[in-house]
Amino acid sequence: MAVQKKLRAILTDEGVLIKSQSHHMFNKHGQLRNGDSLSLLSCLSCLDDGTLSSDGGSFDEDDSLELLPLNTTIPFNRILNAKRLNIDQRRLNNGKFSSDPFQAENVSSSSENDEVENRSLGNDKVQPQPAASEVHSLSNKNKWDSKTSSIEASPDSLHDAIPTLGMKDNQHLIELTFAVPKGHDVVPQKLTLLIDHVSKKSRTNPKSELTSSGVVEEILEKSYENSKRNRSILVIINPHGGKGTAKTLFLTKASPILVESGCKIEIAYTKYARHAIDIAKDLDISKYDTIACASGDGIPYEVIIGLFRRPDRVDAFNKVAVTQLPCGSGNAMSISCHWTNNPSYAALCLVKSIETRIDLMCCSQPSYMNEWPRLSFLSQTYGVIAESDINTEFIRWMGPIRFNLGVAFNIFQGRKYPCEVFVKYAAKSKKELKVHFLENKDKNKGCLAFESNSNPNSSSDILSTNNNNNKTKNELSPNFLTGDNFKLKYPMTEPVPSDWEKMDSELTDNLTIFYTGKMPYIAKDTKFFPAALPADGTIDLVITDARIPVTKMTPILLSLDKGSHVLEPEVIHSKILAYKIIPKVKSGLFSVDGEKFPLEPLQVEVMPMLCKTLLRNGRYIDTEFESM
Ligand SMILES: Nc1ncnc2c1ncn2[C@@H]1O[C@H](COP(=O)(O)OP(=O)(O)OP(=O)(O)O)[C@@H](O)[C@H]1O
Repeated sequence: MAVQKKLRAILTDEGVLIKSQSHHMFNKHGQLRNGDSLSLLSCLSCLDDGTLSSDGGSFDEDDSLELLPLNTTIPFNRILNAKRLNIDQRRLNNGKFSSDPFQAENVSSSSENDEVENRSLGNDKVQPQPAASEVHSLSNKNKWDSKTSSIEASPDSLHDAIPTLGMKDNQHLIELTFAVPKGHDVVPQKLTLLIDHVSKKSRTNPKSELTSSGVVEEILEKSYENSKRNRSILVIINPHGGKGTAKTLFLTKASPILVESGCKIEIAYTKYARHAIDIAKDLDISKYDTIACASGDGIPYEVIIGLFRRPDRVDAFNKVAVTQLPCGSGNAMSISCHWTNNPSYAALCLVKSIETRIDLMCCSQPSYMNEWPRLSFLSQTYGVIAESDINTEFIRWMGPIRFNLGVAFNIFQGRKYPCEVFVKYAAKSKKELKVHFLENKDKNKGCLAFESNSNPNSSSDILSTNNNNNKTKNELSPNFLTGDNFKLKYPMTEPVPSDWEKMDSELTDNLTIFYTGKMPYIAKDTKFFPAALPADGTIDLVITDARIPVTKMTPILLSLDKGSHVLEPEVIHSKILAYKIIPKVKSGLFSVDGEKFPLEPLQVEVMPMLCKTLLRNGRYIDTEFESM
């Protein structure tokens, strides 16, 4: 089959612009027609990105891939990798070809990075998967080479290619890998392009030429602006997570995106409950910059606890980012941080994300505080929701709806959970809270900027030094942790400080919901903390009591998906720094990040910017709280 003549492209500020005349090349499912090479490209510029819609509902998708307009751009935020394809120019110009004139060469990531590694932990090895519908511009005789993640062109295709290509000095044959939507997911796709390079440099100085490696580097720099390339990831899979589908979800949906992006991956499977604590506690942290939990929210909770129990916890929290690939039943971390509940889109967000420090919360209760206080990244709750979260486990088969049913059942039964609550406020009234939110929402305090990291190991957190006492730039950053960051301000062993307020006992004796949290979503359709911010140094508090009539409680519960429940006058909504809650009931529990905690006094304080995680655009998902 003849090579397509029109696969030429140029770099623009937005991405790689295909200067092709071809259209109608793909069928509705994104598969090539007649070996044509451009797929879905026009959709990329207006790409639906798997982000939850603002109401937290289903994913958008655009399956209408026909009628591609001309001059489409592959945006940099979709580009996973670029490699130059070596052609011996002289031989090309002389019209002679070797039998193997093409060699894929990855400038950004060594070929060993293209393989998923399996060095320890007795884990599975994952081979890079060819993209679902691979595309190559030269010929359908070309073969996928899983070792180099490249496409090998057959000599025949070169005969076809060369007269067409007729490469000039400023033209470069580049294999581009980028993410395209397919059904509900996003999958890697490859395309070989002849790029006419007009770099910014050569625009001002037409004589300055870039090599092919330079072109690849320019593409990769723009594709990974503010993000770290070639992450070294430990993926922890809870094989029981998400009704037993976590492993399959990871391998089929997330892994291809990570592998094609040049990430180095090792996999550990949890073999028993709480195994992830031990894995994080005993990990060789020098080997990884990221721990990705292919699970629900239970595994990131355990990983954070495990890191905290290490003697070198300061180094561990400085080095490793903890993130989630949503493969469990409760994926609040991914929805809040990657803005999606879909593992393939979350993987794309992971590779494109901005490393950010987020606040954690430290929980103390008498039965464990002398041993290890517990860190919590998501929430603590007491009352109706705690009971519904934990005590509906026996109806797990119902899925997330079991939780809503449990809440409604307990509320309409008029159940109360008397307690005493002491609070250190940061913004007590709803008006003060709004001011706090508006002042802090754009500060991006915890964002850790990356310098251009052409060398995979040269990210600012590892190497970039300046002359100030030979400290790394990161060490000089206010975001660098020291032992002081782990010290409690308010140990539970001391009396409640005098500047904490005791909440009105009329309210707390009638309490139904006590809920504190740090992330906006606590479940897929539950935007419980719409004003939560990653690193504002506060915890969001929401309280309701049984004096609210059922007629008012119903609309409150029904607005949890939109997050507007916090606006209801009957609902208490504050920003706080710390609290102590003393339950007065005889039986019951706390739920911390979805885990069962004992019914004992609980004291919690915010631990500012303790945990490195990965946030899309350095922010939590937009909750639209501002315009509520
Ligand atoms: N091999 C295992 N056997 C038993 N329990 C396990 C195993 N691996 C992990 N677990 C436990 O499973 C729990 C839930 O993990 P995870 O959050 O990943 O799943 P999930 O599908 O979201 O479920 P849940 O809704 O219960 O949170 C954790 O408490 C963890 O300790």
